[in-house]
Amino acid sequence: MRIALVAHDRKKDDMVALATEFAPLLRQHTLMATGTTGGRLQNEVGLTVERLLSGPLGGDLQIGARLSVGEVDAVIFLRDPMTAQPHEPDINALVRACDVHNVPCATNVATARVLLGEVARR
Ligand SMILES: O=C(CO)COP(=O)(O)O
Repeated sequence: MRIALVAHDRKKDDMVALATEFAPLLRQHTLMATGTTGGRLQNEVGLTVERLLSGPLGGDLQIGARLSVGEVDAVIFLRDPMTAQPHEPDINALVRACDVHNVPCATNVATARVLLGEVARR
């Protein structure tokens, strides 16, 4: 599967912990991530990740565009609901694209675990 991984700054530690836990599974799939998230996943977890632009510079939109043409199968997007983001429209566009195209999108760690559990079953 092609899995996109995105985390806001205050959720990046959670993403690293999640990815570390699921690293053997994630290594079997094609991963992409927004810039800063991807850098941490490469450096701290050792995953091979295609790094797109940072979220505020258009990374969410890149993932949304790929998803819209069938190039992304699942999204783990650990959003920070407590912090205003300058690129809120981009964030909403990505989540909307998931809903438009019926692509699973986990926006918190609990749902990400369910999603990755399902990925592991396939
Ligand atoms: O802002 C983001 C998602 O909206 C994440 O981008 P970075 O991974 O580059 O921090």
